Amino acid sequence: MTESDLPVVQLTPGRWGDPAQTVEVPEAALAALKHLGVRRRGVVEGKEEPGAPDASAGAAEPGAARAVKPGSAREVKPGSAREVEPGSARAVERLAELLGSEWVSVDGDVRWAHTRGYSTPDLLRFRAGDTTGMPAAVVFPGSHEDVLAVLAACSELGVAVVPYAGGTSVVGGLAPDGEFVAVDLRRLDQVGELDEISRTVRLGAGLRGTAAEAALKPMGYTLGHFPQSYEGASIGGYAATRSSGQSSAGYGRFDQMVVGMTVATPRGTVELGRAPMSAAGPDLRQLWLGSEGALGIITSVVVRIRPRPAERFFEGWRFGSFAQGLDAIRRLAQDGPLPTVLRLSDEAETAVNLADPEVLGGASGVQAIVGFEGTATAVRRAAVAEVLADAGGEPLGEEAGETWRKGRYRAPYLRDPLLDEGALVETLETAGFWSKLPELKAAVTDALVKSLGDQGTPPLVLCHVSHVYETGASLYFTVVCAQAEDPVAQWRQAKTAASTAIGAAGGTITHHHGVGTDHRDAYAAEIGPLAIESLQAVKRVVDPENILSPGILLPEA
Ligand SMILES: Cc1cc2nc3c(=O)[nH]c(=O)nc-3n(C[C@H](O)[C@H](O)[C@H](O)COP(=O)(O)OP(=O)(O)OC[C@H]3O[C@@H](n4cnc5c(N)ncnc54)[C@H](O)[C@@H]3O)c2cc1C
Repeated sequence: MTESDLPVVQLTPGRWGDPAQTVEVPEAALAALKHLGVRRRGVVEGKEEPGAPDASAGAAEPGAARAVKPGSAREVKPGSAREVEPGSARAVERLAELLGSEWVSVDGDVRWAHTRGYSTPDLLRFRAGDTTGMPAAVVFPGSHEDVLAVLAACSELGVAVVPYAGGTSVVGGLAPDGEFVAVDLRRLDQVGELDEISRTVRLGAGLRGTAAEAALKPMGYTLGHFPQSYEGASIGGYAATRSSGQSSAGYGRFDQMVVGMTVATPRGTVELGRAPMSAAGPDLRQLWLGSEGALGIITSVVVRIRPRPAERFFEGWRFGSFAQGLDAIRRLAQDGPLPTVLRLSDEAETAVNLADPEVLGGASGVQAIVGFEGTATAVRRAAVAEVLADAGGEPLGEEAGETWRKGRYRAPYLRDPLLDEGALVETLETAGFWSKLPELKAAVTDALVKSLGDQGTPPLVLCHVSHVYETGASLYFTVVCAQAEDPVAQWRQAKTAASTAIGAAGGTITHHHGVGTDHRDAYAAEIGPLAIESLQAVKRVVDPENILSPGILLPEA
């Protein structure tokens, strides 16, 4: 089974993944959680705490503190907890005239399903019935012209809009400051004509990643873009956040795949990408890629595609330490050859993720995953093996690689059951130059350990590298600890400490999750006031009434 065989599923709001699949926390993990002091909320030594929220209660009134029965999140009905404001009510009327009333919804369930995204704080707020970040209405435009009409009308009425693609943002990218209308792009799901000679195709912004692969498969092509949110995210979201998938070493980041795009703004259309490369001024595609809705709504992109791989081979390698493994993958990134997937776990992640310690031959150390797709994989494999062995690596064989490949989308499914168990689980990512990477990793780990330790919830911090470049790489951290009384505030404190450490150690605030509202201040500090003012100036031109995702990506001018 490959990615293009995965079904297009409707995610359950507030709970990750295909609702048809259930995941249970392994017994060994439950035992390990106890060492971190994790216990189900409201349970003291096997007894329910008096007055504790009933974890099996299911739907509750919005705003009321309650836990949601696993799998029941879909039933939560916040109804009209927040009445639609008069400004938005006028917009709803106008938008219904423009699109037809069936494409404009103020239904409580629909608005609730478009409330925030899938970060851990988002899931916790969802469980608590917190309606902040809930849109006043949701519109479903069916064409680029519809989007232009929506933006023009909202601009005239001064009503904020936020584009919604797959809804998998983990950085607060769907919850702007104040009242807003969500623009759900799911009807923009066209697969345009294939240019087989240039190997490009136009894809609608609302097309899900899984649907894009399913459409390209019979034509013999693939995008090769497989983020861990692949089951939920859409083409427009990939472009708007400069997403990076697990095969980035072979296929590149999503922003490297986009060769053209059509953008709707309140002032009209921007069409970019007349040629693959150009010296005609700055590359404005890069201005809209990563703009997270603040500069317009991308309605379609033209992407580079590749032939579906004839062969696939994944294997594991062992290194004595993370430092040794880092040196090995740097050699591949700098001098080649590069495999399609290149991933290195640190000691902690290797220990936790390997169900079978025998995979490492009973030895300690760290595991790397190396994957090859395409043709003549045996030749590339042999050349990569030579470099890795020379750097001190030992091959672990195909089973370790296949285990990772088959389980690559499973990890996020564990987060909700872990939250049910009373654990706080969240991830964060950064990137830096090779020379700074060890220092960056240590600084972020120390900051998380100190912040959460000081709060009485010592964490386990796991880290891996999964995106490499000639000059540096990304670092991806997973944090697990016991939930404190207010887990949202608990994580906010830890995340602030980690963000400060990233800034001080010379890393970027995000390698692929984007900025949203969560990283807005750190992003402003990272690029400086003049760069922020330059972006705000562009925003004023395309969005004079400041209706596009206010407060997302950019601070208000
Ligand atoms: C479990 C999990 C795993 C993840 N793994 C990865 C990973 O491996 N790699 C990775 O890169 N990311 C990952 N993410 C983050 C997220 O999936 C990506 O940011 C993804 O690109 C978002 O796509 P989406 O379609 O869900 O966008 P949405 O969440 O709908 O939108 C994201 C942002 O872009 C804006 N936006 C959406 N569509 C448009 C448009 N057409 N025009 C302009 N602005 C728009 C939105 O307003 C929002 O600010 C993960 C998230 C989760 C929950």
